[in-house]
Amino acid sequence: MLKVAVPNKGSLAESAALMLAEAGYRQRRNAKDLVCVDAENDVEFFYLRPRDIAIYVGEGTLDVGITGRDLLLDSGAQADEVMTLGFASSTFRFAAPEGGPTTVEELAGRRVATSYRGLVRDYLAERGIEASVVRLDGAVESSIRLGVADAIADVVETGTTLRQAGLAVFGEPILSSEGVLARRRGDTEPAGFDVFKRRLDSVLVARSYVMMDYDIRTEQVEDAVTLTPGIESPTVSPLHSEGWSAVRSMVPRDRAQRVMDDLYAIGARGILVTDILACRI
Ligand SMILES: Nc1ncnc2c1ncn2[C@@H]1O[C@H](COP(=O)(O)OP(=O)(O)OP(=O)(O)O)[C@@H](O)[C@H]1O
Ligand SMILES: O=P(O)(O)OC[C@H]1O[C@H](OP(=O)(O)OP(=O)(O)O)[C@H](O)[C@@H]1O
Ligand SMILES: [Mg+2]
Repeated sequence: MLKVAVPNKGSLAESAALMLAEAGYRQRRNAKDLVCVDAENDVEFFYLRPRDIAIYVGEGTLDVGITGRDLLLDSGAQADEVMTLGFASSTFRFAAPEGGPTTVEELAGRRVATSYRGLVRDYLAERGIEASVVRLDGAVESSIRLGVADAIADVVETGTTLRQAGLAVFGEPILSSEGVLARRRGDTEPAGFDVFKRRLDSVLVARSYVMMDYDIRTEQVEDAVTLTPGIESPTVSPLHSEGWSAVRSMVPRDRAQRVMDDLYAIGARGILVTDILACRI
């Protein structure tokens, strides 16, 4: 049975569970459950703290895990990212109050509070900057006001938390992060991994594409399919009315409205868009 680590709480948990459910896997019914066996699909899910997931995967006690890139790199575990999952996107950045450091170099000799000690140490060491890193569990934004640090390094999504704490980012982003699937470094692929990964890949495709159907005069089909090339090739079939064809093609969801306008402009009619519930590409 493939053993999969899933975040049990925090920003990754809900999106991870939703993605697994969309991929057809059984998920726990109760938020207190620690394990969920999906015997039909030969997969066992272990609900763990997001920060611990890379450790289990790196040690090889679990086959794969869903975690954040920032957590994975911070852990130093022997595990690698094998695919991005399209949720929990954020950046990891330095921030300070007015009058505080405004460049990474100015961190020399100062205190930097963070929940990601490994990431910050590596980043500073690579640049030869000697600063003391204060490891906190969370609410890192309060650490400066409370006198234990001069700057912070933390996850930034909208920037609201920083603003509310009177802090501003400085320097380049240390990292761009998002939810990822992680696997043990150098290991041979565990049995069932290819099917599991393909199912998650398929969820991403089903979410990011729509199915588009339209009718168009046959002499316009070539122009139309350049607007809707699909992933492999569009399906073109004759309509009952002579001189007309029906075209069916997958279109990126975020371009669908624009493509419909362009198709309409070249004479396409009966343009219909439907969601893709599931797929294998
Ligand atoms: N506001 C946010 N927006 C997007 N991703 C976030 C946000 N906060 C944390 N993350 C991401 O979630 C992962 C951290 O998971 P974790 O559950 O430890 O943190 P959390 O969501 O802050 O939960 P907690 O309530 O325990 O602080 C990291 O990959 C991080 O980049
Ligand atoms: O840029 P924003 O949209 O404001 O999001 C970023 C904030 O979200 C997370 O905090 P969380 O609520 O998880 O609290 P924590 O600091 O205790 O982890 C993260 O640690 C930042 O503080
Ligand atoms: Mg947090």
